[in-house]
Amino acid sequence: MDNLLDNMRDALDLVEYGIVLLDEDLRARFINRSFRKMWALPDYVRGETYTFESLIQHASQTGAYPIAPQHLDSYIADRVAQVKSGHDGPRLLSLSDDRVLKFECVPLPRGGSMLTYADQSDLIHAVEKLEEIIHIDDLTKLNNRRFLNTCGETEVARSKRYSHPLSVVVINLDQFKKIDADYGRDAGDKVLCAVADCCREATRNTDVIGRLGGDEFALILPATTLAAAMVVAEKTRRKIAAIVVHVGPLSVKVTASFGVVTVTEHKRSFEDLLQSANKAMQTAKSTGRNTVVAAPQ
Ligand SMILES: Nc1nc2c(ncn2[C@@H]2O[C@H](COP(=O)(O)OP(=O)(O)OP(=O)(O)O)[C@@H](O)[C@H]2O)c(=O)[nH]1
Repeated sequence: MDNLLDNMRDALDLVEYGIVLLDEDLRARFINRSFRKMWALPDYVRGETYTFESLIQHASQTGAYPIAPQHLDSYIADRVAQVKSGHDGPRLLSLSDDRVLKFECVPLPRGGSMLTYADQSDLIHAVEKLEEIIHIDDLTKLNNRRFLNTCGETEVARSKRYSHPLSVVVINLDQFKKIDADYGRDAGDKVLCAVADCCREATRNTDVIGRLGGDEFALILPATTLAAAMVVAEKTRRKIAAIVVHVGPLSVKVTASFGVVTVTEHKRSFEDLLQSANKAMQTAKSTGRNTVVAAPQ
């Protein structure tokens, strides 16, 4: 029997995912090799020395688990309560070094529980990369048109539901074709990246900014009235007009034309908003460029 138990322990040590067996008092009775490696525990540790609580403390002390010290106690209390209740998870634990572990606690029939920690980093990072490819513009690293469309429709629905204002700004660079032609496409790309930075700087975290394509950008501004959106657009216009991109001894400057629109009873979809903002932007082009025009309400 002892031999069998030892064999089982050795077998669990060979398993790729981390395993901890806890008794009813959440004391570790067994900790396998993968867990010790995952959480930088000394290799001689087999269990007994640790409680579930002290394992989390260890992870926090080594910096593996990114919990702010002031939140540690309440975090531990939460996790201990979950594990005590029997089932917990599956939940994803994001570690400081970018690893992502899938954690699960299952109760054991004779009392106590088993915790498993499966390293899902490759899978999660592959999904993140895929999301980036699908949603992020390669050049400027802003959201792309596909993401803007999805997010725009969600924001329109939210604004209708909660009767919150929502505004959209369309930005089109002025005579950008000439910049490409006069200074080369690389210079044009640098200008596009600088414009993206202006959009980032002029907006809040809750705003959604993106590149619609070519030399066209959009800002989705939740909880923002037309008047407030005009202020954001004007701020962005000034920032863009102040861009200077150096190409060898030459300095490249750029301006942009803006169309601003807000949700009304007649503009009920993100597509409607974009169309209306585009019309206003065209008016800005035809009245001299480098200016902000509001769409009629
Ligand atoms: N460098 C660079 N240029 C791009 C990119 N995508 C589109 N363009 C160029 O952007 C230019 C856009 O020009 P147009 O849409 O004709 O407009 P414009 O010259 O800005 O003129 P107005 O809009 O009337 O002021 C085209 O020459 C495209 O080739 C890109 O990713 N990088």
